[in-house]
Amino acid sequence: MSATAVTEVPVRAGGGLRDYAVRVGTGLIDTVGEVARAVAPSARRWVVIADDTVGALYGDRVCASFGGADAPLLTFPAGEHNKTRARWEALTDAMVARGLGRDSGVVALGGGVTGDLAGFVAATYLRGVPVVQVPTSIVAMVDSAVGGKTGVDTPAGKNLVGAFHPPAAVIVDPTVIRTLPRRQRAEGLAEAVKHGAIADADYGRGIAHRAEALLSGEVEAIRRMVLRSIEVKASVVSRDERESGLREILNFGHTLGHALEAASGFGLTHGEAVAIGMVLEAQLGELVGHTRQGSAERLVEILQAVELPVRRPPELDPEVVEGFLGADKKVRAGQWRMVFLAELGRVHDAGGRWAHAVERGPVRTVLESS
Ligand SMILES: NC(=O)c1ccc[n+]([C@@H]2O[C@H](COP(=O)([O-])OP(=O)(O)OC[C@H]3O[C@@H](n4cnc5c(N)ncnc54)[C@H](O)[C@@H]3O)[C@@H](O)[C@H]2O)c1
Ligand SMILES: O=C(O)C(=O)C[C@@H](O)[C@H](O)[C@H](O)COP(=O)(O)O
Ligand SMILES: [Zn+2]
Repeated sequence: MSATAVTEVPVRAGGGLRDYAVRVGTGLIDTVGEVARAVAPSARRWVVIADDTVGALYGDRVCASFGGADAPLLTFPAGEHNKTRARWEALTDAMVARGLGRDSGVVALGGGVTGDLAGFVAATYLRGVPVVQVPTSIVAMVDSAVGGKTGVDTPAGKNLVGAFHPPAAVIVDPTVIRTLPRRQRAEGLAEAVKHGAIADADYGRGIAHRAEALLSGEVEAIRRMVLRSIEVKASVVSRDERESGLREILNFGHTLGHALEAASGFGLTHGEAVAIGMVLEAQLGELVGHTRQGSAERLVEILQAVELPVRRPPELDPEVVEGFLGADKKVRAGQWRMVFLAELGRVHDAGGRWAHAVERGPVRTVLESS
């Protein structure tokens, strides 16, 4: 398919020195090589990293977009349990074996797992080479491809080893969502609902109104949603790329969400865990007085409309879930901290502080009552 109209969203990175653009348009998957060369001219050799599912679907097209130049496909087995130091080691070893130097670049072609893993490979290979993010899942399009967070999980928790490594460009072709399974479409909508919850209540409610179009992968509905989410995310990361404060709001739902995801052994997808995490954190906010009463119920209505879970699975013991909270990156001096909504569409901000200390008692209460 040939490329149609392209919309560009600018993102500021690293004090404005490495700004980049997110390009959104149908057919852009066939332009990856051309764009990669233009945004990172120092990279003369490229590797395309994908999981085996996405590699089989789109690897040939992306490699071909380099116009016959050597741009091999490196794959790893699909799934969150492969976002590990072991896969990072295998991929960087494969690059060394091919003799790739500092004049090389990485294309991260896939969902959030690939974006995080391949992004971390790029961040660390020979101390850093350019990465172009080509997201193929909704999670990756609305969220993970933008903002430069890369990394891998460890047995102790999510994303515990990583680096900030902003991409040289992000290329979003919404037509690839046609091959994404419905469950993965739904989980991606959780991050879009999060953007509505923290910044734009009408956008959040609109996702519920367009649920069937989004869940069935209608390209124009996906394109519009992806654009609005990227605007929200870009506006936050452009002001606080390294998460010294404001960026913490993008972690709404993730303190408990990441703990649930890890406690489930990744039986819950990231988006499913974040959906439950957002509801629990909204209930907690109501309990401790940061969040307007009824906000959690509004969130439940939206999340259920897009087929997402809203309760802790009973087999996930609250004590086991709490065991992962100590590994959250917002912890300071052993104190759990979370982002709370003031109401749907707005976060609770106490004088420029976005993550707030929370005691163990109320956390246990909401975990047990969900
Ligand atoms: N860095 C960030 O800012 C950030 C933000 C949000 C999420 N994340 C991370 O993203 C990950 C979750 O992302 P995800 O849900 O995309 O996971 P994923 O990459 O595992 O993709 C989910 C599944 O969909 C498949 N898939 C992807 N695109 C496809 C397509 N177009 N057609 C068919 N199948 C396709 C994959 O092979 C995989 O099996 C988590 O590890 C989460 O921590 C990171
Ligand atoms: O971009 C961010 O900042 C986010 O918090 C986005 C989250 O959706 C994403 O899951 C992120 O990977 C979480 O980061 P972490 O710092 O909590 O590991
Ligand atoms: Zn997330």
